[in-house]
Amino acid sequence: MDPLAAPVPDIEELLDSAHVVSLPLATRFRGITVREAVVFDAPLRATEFSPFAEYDDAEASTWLRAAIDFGWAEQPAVLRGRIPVNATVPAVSADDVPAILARFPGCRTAKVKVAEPSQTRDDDVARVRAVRDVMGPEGRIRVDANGGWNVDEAEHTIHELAPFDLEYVEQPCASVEELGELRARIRWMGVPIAADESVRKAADPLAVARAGAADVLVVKAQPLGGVRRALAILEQTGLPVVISSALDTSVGLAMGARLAAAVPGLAFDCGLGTAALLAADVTDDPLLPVEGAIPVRDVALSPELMSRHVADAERTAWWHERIRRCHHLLAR
Ligand SMILES: O=C(O)CCC(=O)C1=CC=C[C@@H](O)[C@@H]1C(=O)O
Ligand SMILES: [Mg+2]
Repeated sequence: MDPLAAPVPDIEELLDSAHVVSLPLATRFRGITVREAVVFDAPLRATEFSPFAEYDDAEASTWLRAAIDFGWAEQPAVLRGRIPVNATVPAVSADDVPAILARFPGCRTAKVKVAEPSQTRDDDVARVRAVRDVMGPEGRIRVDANGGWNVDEAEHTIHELAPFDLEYVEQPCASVEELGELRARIRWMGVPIAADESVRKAADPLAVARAGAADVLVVKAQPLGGVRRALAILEQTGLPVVISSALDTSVGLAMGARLAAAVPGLAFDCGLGTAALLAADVTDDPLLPVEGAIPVRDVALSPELMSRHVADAERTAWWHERIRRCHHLLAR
């Protein structure tokens, strides 16, 4: 029996407490303009299940485990009440950068998306330059390629971006082997490598650390099965971590903040400011960044907002079926 596995509630209880919402984004992100999510009015606190639509059931069931853990189980003690967060800059044109950054008041760090398939290296350089112009020399800039480069492209592009002073490069290449090779090649540039997909989509989330292929781990609560499981995993690595989200509603962000609050020695600003990229949320009091941080607290669901943004019947049925299948995998 896994001591970190919260008892799985009955499917009826789960579906009775589920609200499927479809939230408009303020700006296109990851190719989507609407974020679908399920929020549950669970016994201990509101919780969220929001794997992206393309994830298969095996992967999504880990996200459901996280939702259940947060809503139905006691959570670890918190070590801090506010979590410093980064601004998240989607792959927008350089002209749009100031308006994006303005949504993240007080954030001293920005994460900039790069390697968007439809764009060029010049687009990336222009976007990062625009971020540096707004943030000034003191700002911290990290970039996230979502595994979009091969080793040569990564080496070349990081070399071009290095003058903008990068805090780290997140998932420059897709595989652990490529990350390891790149890390050896660019060591002289002094730009650290962070692993994201190599943690959250891997069968073994610590394999990338053991391979010596990353300097920093990006850790998300939902894909690792919840706050308590993520904490147990990251206790086994000596690497610094960045707690991030997946464009969650404020409910999922509360889960991420709870994880970040329990991590000893949090060295980096966290990717939990993304409520600022939503044009609507499920609470009247969203976890928006204020003075560069979000608070660690539970979120009260707004029945009015959930009904205003309720997903249509077809999408609701799709999510209910997905929950049933994932529940079946967990209850086995
Ligand atoms: O880390 C952040 O600043 C925000 C979260 C974020 O960038 C992501 C959210 C959701 C899906 C991912 O493609 C993406 C990421 O790769 O980190
Ligand atoms: Mg990432």
